[in-house]
Amino acid sequence: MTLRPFVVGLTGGIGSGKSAAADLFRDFGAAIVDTDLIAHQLTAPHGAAMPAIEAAFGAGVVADNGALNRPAMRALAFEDPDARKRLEAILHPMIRDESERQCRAATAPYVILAVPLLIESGTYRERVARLCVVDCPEDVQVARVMSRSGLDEHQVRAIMAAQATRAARLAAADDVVDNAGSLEALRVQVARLHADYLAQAARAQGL
Ligand SMILES: CC(C)(COP(=O)(O)OP(=O)(O)OC[C@H]1O[C@@H](n2cnc3c(N)ncnc32)[C@H](O)[C@@H]1O)[C@@H](O)C(=O)NCCC(=O)NCCS
Ligand SMILES: Nc1ncnc2c1ncn2[C@@H]1O[C@H](COP(=O)(O)OP(=O)(O)OP(=O)(O)O)[C@@H](O)[C@H]1O
Repeated sequence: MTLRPFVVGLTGGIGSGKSAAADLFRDFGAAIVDTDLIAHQLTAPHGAAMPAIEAAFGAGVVADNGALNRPAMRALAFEDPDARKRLEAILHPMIRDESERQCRAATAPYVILAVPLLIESGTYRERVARLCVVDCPEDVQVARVMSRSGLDEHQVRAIMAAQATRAARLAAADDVVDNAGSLEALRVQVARLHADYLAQAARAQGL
């Protein structure tokens, strides 16, 4: 019998610090399955999702190298909910399958499954044993994303409007990481959770 890996879902709004937290969990020894990364691979030059995306949205969303034209698709997806739903209908089943495959293949003591839309897309909740939410005030999210990506405040808030509210995420959380402070404060919290998850994974697997 193969043991199912112990999977912890990691979510948070845009710019909350999911990637920063996931990097720390990785440093401590967890396996990371990152659905943002999978989405980028599916839409890389000639990625597996590109034929369906081009058929649905036309050549205007395809860059010269065959990758997704991300600024063009972003403008469509976050100004038009119907376009976003059509994009998600193409990508989400592929992301789900690939993330499931990676979770099963992981050999670390436990897996961190990082999913920006974990609360929003129902099926992930039942795949994770525990739900960890990275949280910070919305103004901090906006400031961090603006300085990371060059998006303006309107663009960042349009993306946030397509996501669950902060209150909904906190209500669904088993564990909350407060990332309003420094990266060192984040590291201390992740270290504590890592010890908890190791113990829970060992218990779940009867070790
Ligand atoms: C619209 C796209 C092309 C914009 O690309 P861009 O390079 O600007 O953003 P990137 O993919 O790096 O995502 C950055 C963040 O935006 C947020 N975000 C992305 N997609 C969505 C969505 N469908 N709904 C709400 N928020 C989203 C997440 O917080 C994510 O971490 C891209 O986000 C995309 O393909 N989205 C659909 C796939 C998806 O739902 N991905 C989320 C991971 S499951
Ligand atoms: N505690 C912190 N202090 C200062 N900067 C931070 C902190 N946490 C994260 N950042 C920075 O804020 C930005 C957003 O963080 P990160 O990319 O980890 O968020 P995310 O939740 O993964 O975002 P996205 O939803 O866009 O993928 C990054 O530039 C990151 O380096």
